[in-house]
Amino acid sequence: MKTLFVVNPVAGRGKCLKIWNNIKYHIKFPFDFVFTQAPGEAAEIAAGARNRGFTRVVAVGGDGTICEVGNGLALSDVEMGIIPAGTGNDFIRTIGIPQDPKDALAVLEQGHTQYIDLGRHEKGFFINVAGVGLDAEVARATNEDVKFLSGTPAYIFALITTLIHFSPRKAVVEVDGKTYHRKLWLAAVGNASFYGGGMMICPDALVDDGLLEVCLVNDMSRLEILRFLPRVFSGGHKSHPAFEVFRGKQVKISFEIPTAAHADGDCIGCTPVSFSIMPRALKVIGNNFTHFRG
Ligand SMILES: Nc1ncnc2c1ncn2[C@@H]1O[C@H](COP(=O)(O)OP(=O)(O)OP(=O)(O)O)[C@@H](O)[C@H]1O
Repeated sequence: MKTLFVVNPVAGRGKCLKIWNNIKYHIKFPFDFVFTQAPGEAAEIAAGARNRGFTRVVAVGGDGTICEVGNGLALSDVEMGIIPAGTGNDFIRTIGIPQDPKDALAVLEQGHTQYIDLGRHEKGFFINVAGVGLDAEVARATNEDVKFLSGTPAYIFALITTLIHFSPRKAVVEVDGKTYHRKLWLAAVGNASFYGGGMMICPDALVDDGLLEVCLVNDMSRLEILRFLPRVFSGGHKSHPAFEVFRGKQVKISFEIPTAAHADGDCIGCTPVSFSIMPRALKVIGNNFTHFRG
């Protein structure tokens, strides 16, 4: 097996480089490695690795790096491994990879591989969750407007400022041809369950069921939203009356005014947007794929 590690030195706010410099001495099989130099490059490197005869590409970084490597390997037989070294590290929660990098390295040797689904949007694939509305506006604000803060404070600042000007909007959500008219804070479309550093927004999404889980957060007061959000970490929001779930293969979402959309936390433009599922699109090394809830 020929293995390439793709290391994003800036992931985890630079923590990734320290993790790599430590972990590389514990790797007991032959490998090559490469550092990414710019956003988006991990996808090109992973795609190139396919042509250079690598049979395994390991993403060393966070969910952004994993998503890029996944895009580069999609629809091939090259396996993707993961050493978590990002900020949120959400995807590994779904496939049972431990947060500790040395334990994750052991999974590369002892875990098993499985084909998983990928979500698809107009510009590529997503591995975790895409969506429209409040969460996408918060992601956009965090990336573009809140440059003077980083980490959780940046996210909280962006959330509070977004909550001031964002309000629930009339939306039309179409799932496999059935149309739902709603007034929404957000619509999340999950291939997997987690985003935002452990928020289980799509609690019952499974990465190998050939379906997207569409979770709608319907109109409620701002105060109730602030009460609702912490419950998303435990999945306790499932029973909230404003929370609604559908499953399907094709999803179209439009809002009455153009509203930001994201895929795996990266902005992908504004509504209207379409998502679909690409079954068994990526071969991944993990521990316990479908039923792990970290
Ligand atoms: N050399 C580089 N310079 C700047 N940005 C880079 C470089 N290499 C990769 N990137 C970008 O860094 C971004 C962040 O990486 P990643 O998502 O892996 O880490 P994170 O944000 O800390 O973790 P998480 O997404 O799990 O919270 C990615 O969107 C990627 O495109």
